[in-house]
Amino acid sequence: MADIPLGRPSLIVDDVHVDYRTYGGRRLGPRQSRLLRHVGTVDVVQAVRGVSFVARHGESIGVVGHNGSGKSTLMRAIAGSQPLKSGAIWTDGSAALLGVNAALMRDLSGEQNIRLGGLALGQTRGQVAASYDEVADFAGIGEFLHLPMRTYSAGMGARLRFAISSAARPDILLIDEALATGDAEFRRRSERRIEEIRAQAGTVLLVSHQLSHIREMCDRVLWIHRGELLADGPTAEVLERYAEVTSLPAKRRAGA
Ligand SMILES: Nc1ncnc2c1ncn2[C@@H]1O[C@H](COP(=O)(O)OP(=O)(O)OP(=O)(O)O)[C@@H](O)[C@H]1O
Repeated sequence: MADIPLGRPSLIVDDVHVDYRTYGGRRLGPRQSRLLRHVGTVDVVQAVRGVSFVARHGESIGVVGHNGSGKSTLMRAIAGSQPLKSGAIWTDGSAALLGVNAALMRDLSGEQNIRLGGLALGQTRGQVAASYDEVADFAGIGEFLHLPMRTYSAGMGARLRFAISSAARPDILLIDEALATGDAEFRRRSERRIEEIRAQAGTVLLVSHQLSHIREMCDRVLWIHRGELLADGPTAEVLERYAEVTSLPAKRRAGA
């Protein structure tokens, strides 16, 4: 990991709360169901609860936490695709979210998705055309580029998504587990691309359950637990505490 001097703040997350509302789906007792059968119920999931932190240009930050702790929700909120219940997020420049479910069109070819994806990330037609060959090369999926994305393996889809999102050279690149499906060679190239973005004073946030990726690529780690920011500090320090807790049996872990 290159030693890149940190610049001014690129991202400020201030006391952010995100709720989801889900409707219906609860099994009711016989008396209730007679009354409420067609009414349904509302459940509120408090996915992110009062998270605050500041990221700087040139910083690479890992985000860890158990399944369902709120990491992806926080990334979507930073990318602007998830409404906040309260709090505020400020970004200096553009933020692009590269997730396993990034919004590419399954029925369109990889080639068409490169063009659409670039436009969706705010590039002009000229910029999309200029970076087309670079994206195609980086994805490295050969002839498959001309076939619909639904014919791709998970790894091929991940390669194309990474190539599209990182070619747009966003100021803030949010990566949600997208590297997990690539092979070792692709991961090395992705790591180099991430370093390039940081070197151009971009900020990278990397959500991963693969602590080795975080250790290799990040100098700071946020630990999200049940929607709250439990720790924010140097990678080695936070991962040591996180590893201690994750190696405990689930019962003792409950209060972490
Ligand atoms: N669209 C949704 N509607 C309702 N609840 C949701 C929705 N998306 C996520 N949740 C809930 O919000 C909480 C946080 O989910 P989120 O996907 O952000 O966690 P995560 O830390 O990214 O999990 P994982 O590591 O498993 O990917 C969970 O309780 C999840 O069930």
